[in-house]
Amino acid sequence: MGILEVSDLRKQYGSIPALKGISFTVGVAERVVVLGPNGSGKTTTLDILGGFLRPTAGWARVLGAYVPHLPPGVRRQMGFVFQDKAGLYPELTVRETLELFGGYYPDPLPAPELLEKLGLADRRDRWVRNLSGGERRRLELAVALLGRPRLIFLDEPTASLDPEARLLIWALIEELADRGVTFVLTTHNLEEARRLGRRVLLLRGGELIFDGSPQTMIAQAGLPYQISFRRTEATLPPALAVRARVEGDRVTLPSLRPDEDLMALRGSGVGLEEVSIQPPTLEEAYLALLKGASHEHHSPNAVAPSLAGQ
Ligand SMILES: Nc1ncnc2c1ncn2[C@@H]1O[C@H](COP(=O)(O)OP(=O)(O)OP(=O)(O)O)[C@@H](O)[C@H]1O
Repeated sequence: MGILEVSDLRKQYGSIPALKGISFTVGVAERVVVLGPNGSGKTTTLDILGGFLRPTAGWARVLGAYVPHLPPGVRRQMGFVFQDKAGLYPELTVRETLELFGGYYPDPLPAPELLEKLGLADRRDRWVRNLSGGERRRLELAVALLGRPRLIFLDEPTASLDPEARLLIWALIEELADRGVTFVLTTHNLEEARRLGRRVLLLRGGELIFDGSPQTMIAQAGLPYQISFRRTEATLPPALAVRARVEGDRVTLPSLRPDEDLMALRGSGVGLEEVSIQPPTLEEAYLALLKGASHEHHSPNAVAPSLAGQ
C-alpha cells in the first residue's frame, strides 16, 4: 500500500476544470516534485491531499485514510508548508508559536533545535508580525516539522527566499528525506526539482503528462546532447557538418547519439581537443514536454547513452 494513493482525481471550480482525472501512488520515503506551469493544478492537488479541499470526483487516500476526512491520528503524521495557510498568529513570538503548535503533538521536536536548524535562533523573541517574508516561511517549515511527520507537503517552500535561506531549506529537506520522511513538493525552480526530486509529476492543464525520474524525463523529451570541441585539423565529415555550429576552431554539434557521433568524428581524422558533452537539462526537458514536443519514438536508451570514459 502506498503512503499516498490517488485515483482519477478531479476538481471542478464552477466551469473551470482544475484537475481532469489524475492517478498516482507514492511509496514510503519517496521524494516527489510536482511541476507544471501556473494554473496547472499543483496547489489544488496538494490542497486535496492535505484534506483542505474536497475533490469533485475520484478519490485519494493519505496514510490509509480517505480525503477529505483525515482523522487526527493521520493528520498528526503530516506536515504542511502551504502558501498562506500556515495559520500563524501575528501577535505571538516565534518561540511562543512553536510552544503553541508543539502542544498538539505527543513528542514534539525541541524548539531550540528547530530554531537553530532554520537559522531563526536570534529571532526567537520577535513577534511573528514583524518577521520578514523569508523568516516567516522558515517558521512555517519549523511548525510543519514540529510533530516529526512521516509525510510532508511543501507548496513552493523556497519561493521568495534569499539564496542562503534556500540552500538551508534544501539541506533540511534532504536530511529529512534521508531519514525516511516522504515529501511532495511543488516548485517552479527546476534546479530545486533536480536537486531534491527523485520522481517528477508533471501537470499540464489539470492532466498528469509525465510521472518518472528526472533522468527519464530528460530522456523522454528526446532533446539532443551538445558535443563541443576545438578542431585542430581536417574538415568535419559532411554528415555531421550540416548539423554543426562552427565559430573559428570551436565546434558545437547537437547529437541524439553522442557516443556514435564522437566515434564518427574520431574515425574521420578530425583533430579533437577540449571535448565536452552536455546532456539536455531538466529545464529544457520540462519546456519541451509542456510544448508537447516529446519524441516518444526514441527509446530513453537511444538518447541517454553511457558516457563512461568521455
Ligand atoms: N478557488 C478557486 N476558484 C476558482 N478557480 C480556482 C480556484 N483555485 C484555483 N482555481 C483555478 O484552478 C486552476 C488550477 O489552479 P492551481 O492553484 O491548482 O494551479 P497551480 O498549478 O498551483 O498554479 P501556480 O503555479 O500559479 O501556483 C487555475 O486555473 C486556477 O485559476
